[in-house]
Amino acid sequence: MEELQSALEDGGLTVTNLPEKGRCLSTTRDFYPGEVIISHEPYVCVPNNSHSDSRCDGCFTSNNIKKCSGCQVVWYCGSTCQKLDWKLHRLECHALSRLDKDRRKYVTPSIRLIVKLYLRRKLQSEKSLTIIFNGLLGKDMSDIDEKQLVLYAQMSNLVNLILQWPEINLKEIAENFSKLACNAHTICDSELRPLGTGLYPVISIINHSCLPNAVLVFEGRFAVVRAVQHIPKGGEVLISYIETAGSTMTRQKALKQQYLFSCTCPRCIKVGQYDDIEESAILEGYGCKDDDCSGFLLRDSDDKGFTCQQCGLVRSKEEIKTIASEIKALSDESLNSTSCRNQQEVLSMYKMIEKLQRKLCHPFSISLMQTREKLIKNEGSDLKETLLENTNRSHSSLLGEKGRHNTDGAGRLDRSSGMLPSDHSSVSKYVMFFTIVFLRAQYGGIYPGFHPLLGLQYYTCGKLEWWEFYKLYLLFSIPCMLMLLGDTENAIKSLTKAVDILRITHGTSSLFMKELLMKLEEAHAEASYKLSSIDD
Ligand SMILES: C[S@@+](CC[C@H](N)C(=O)[O-])C[C@H]1O[C@@H](n2cnc3c(N)ncnc32)[C@H](O)[C@@H]1O
Repeated sequence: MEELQSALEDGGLTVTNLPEKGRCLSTTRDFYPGEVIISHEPYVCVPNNSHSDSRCDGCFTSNNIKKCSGCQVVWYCGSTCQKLDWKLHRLECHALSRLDKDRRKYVTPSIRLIVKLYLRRKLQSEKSLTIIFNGLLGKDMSDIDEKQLVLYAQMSNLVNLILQWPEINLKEIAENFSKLACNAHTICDSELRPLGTGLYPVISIINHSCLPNAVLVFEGRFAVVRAVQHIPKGGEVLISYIETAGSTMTRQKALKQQYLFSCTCPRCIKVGQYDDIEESAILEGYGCKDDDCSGFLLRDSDDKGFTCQQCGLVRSKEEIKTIASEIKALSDESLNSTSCRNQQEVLSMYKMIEKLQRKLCHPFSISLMQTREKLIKNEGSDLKETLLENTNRSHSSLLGEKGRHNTDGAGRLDRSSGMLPSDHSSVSKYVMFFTIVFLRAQYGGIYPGFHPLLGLQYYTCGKLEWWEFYKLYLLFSIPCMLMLLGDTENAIKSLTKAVDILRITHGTSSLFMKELLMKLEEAHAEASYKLSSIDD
């Protein structure tokens, strides 16, 4: 433990105790935006493997993976990852192989995480981390509801069957499941797509704020915490445990449910004040009857309707109730049917939900944005990939040699160069969706300061604006260069904003960031190429 404390102190950190929060990570020197505060390997981690999506236990890739021939549960991409993992997997492999085939189906990532935790502790390579894990806060078992307790009991039973250690009891295993629920982290890729779950005992000491001064991102399996604000010497390092785009009530509910505390951060203590009420009404409330008005609605004192705070128009409670119940029915249906219906049916359901939400919700409402994100994901996943891939390819070819890009005699881009996906008519729709999503993100401090989601939304927007440029380019050719310049400039603006944010949250050395910086450079080069073409 002393070893760890002195390592932390060398890095400008210390662990202190606060009566209302328990342990917290504080600084012994100043940290500035973009600076790495701490980075750690996981004590144990597992990919979020499922029937349809399996990943390598070492690097989390889903490419070219094969099942371990011993246990038939764990996947690897090759001998490098398998060898690196062998010291721990040797024990796990032996334990899992004892299970009969039917039971192996129930070995979920959470079960594996606990099994690996016990096995890692048995190896006892880092005693200090074990001590930290033992000291982590978890839910008091008496606070856990009955359904969850039954689930923990079943899961503990399976862990017990796998390990077959006489010295552990089911209660202790269940307590560890509850500790993991409060302390494990979802491992994500650079674009914040979840890949797995890991336990990082030192990083777990960091407490929560809805206005955090630091952010946790992952570089492979490494957890990296970077400052997103200046943290003065003696300040507490704070990250957000939850999605911060939510009303105070929603955030408090999520924190209470999973982490059992009431947040008293500067955003939460504003509860009940006018700006907090306005923020909640925008994020989770209703929109004005007048499509051209972007005012937010508040409940009337007689509880008969909701009045727009900008133009005074009133919406009746009945009308709101009717649309809300139509949305609920459709949402329930779409939830139950994603696995059994075909993609077109699910898609048209999301489209109907989006249409109704547009009628009901404020234009910046979270549920509306979530539906649009689902629509983009479902309708656009293939198309978006093609779009972005083609954007990369076409940009390199265009910039290969100034003035000698693939054009036909009329200056049009050569279609045979594979630049355009067949369905480019959908592009404007995606640009529009993303623009709205990113506008929402910009709105009044939902993602204040340097938030990775905001940076990523600017990045997507920039890529799509860049693509839009090519569509116009194809339609209008060289004489309209001036008009096209506008699109590249918009793309440059969005990509620059993405770089400004993501260099703070993600650093600049990852492949992801290098690609982004390269795209920005290419967009700049393209803009000056177009300017020089206009001059000519
Ligand atoms: C990941 S742990 C953080 C470290 C914890 N303080 C400890 O001593 O182990 C999460 C738990 O810390 C406490 N916590 C985190 N942030 C808090 C906050 N802003 N206010 C009060 N308690 C907080 C809650 O008990 C929560 O379940």
